[in-house]
Amino acid sequence: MSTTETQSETYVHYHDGGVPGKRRVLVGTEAKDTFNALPKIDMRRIYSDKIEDRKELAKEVGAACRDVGFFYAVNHGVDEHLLDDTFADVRKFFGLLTEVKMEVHNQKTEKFRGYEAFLEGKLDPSTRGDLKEGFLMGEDATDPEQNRPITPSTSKPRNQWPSHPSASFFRPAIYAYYDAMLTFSRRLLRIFALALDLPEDYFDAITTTPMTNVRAVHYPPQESDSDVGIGAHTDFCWFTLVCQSKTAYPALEVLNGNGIWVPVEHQPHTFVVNIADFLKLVTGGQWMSTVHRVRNIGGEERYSMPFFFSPNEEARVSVLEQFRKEGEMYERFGVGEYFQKRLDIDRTTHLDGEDGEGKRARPYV
Ligand SMILES: O=C(O)CCC(=O)C(=O)O
Ligand SMILES: [Fe+2]
Repeated sequence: MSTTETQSETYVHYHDGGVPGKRRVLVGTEAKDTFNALPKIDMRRIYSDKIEDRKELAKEVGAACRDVGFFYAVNHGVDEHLLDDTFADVRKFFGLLTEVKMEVHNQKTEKFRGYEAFLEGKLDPSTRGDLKEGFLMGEDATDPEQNRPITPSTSKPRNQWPSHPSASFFRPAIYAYYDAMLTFSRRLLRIFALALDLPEDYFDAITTTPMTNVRAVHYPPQESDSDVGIGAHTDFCWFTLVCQSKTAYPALEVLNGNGIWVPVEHQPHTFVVNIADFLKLVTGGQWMSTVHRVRNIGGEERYSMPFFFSPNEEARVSVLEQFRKEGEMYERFGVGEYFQKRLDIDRTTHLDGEDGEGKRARPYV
């Protein structure tokens, strides 16, 4: 799966920025200086009222974003009981009857919100599809829980929620998690601003009603080595926070600069934070949007709950001043438009078949 060998070279294949890419596996004297583990960052200082503490945290965060693109956020302050309860409810949701889940099948909405069935996603065309089922929700002014003004551009519902009484627990459970993750993300974004030598509130104005998603995912244990839970990819947003359920064998893997997959062990109640394509873009590539995948080969059911964060849909952004090279022109782009462009790339590249003539597009954040 997703590895090819020529006479003397091995390549790892992935989707980067929505388009296929590959990386040569470098060993021995060819190996570069790269990471072999994810840094662990103690986030307690995010709540400090001393700017020096927050700046010190930002320094560590900035180094991780530059050198790895991934880090563990420990002591993040989000209620651990809430995380446990959400996992329990996510597990319960995926255990519901297929008809109950299929009522909100993601193909019924423009933004592919709702339920994604097994093997419908396919990030690695050499596989039969992603061995996972998922549920995606996100910013939607028509959901009263979000307490947002409805404007003409936001007046159409985006999310879908199951109506069967057996699923009534799910919506409030996901919203409790969504609210907590959104609050934490806003604080984290302020640390990112400091890490980029910007005023702490630099991104506040463009993140008043951010584009966000919670995706709840269930990965059954995979029996075949040629399967994959989610094919190798980079994320398509500003940054992602992942909570993963406990499995003895690590399932999430991150690709280092030598084309070696680095396992991301489960750490109780921590978030795995990763920088995604948009932040790579605005930092002129200084921050890494690192390729990752999931292979659930340890024989246990696995659940994860990524939270994806991007600025307001109507915000316009560009490469930050300090990352610009003299004489180069830098385009400003609309966050929503850029997002849509990525969805469109995915519509043509994440199809059921390598020839791009497949039956089904796979939306991807
Ligand atoms: O399940 C995980 O740990 C990661 C999922 C992921 O990479 C994604 O949904 O983009
Ligand atoms: Fe991802």
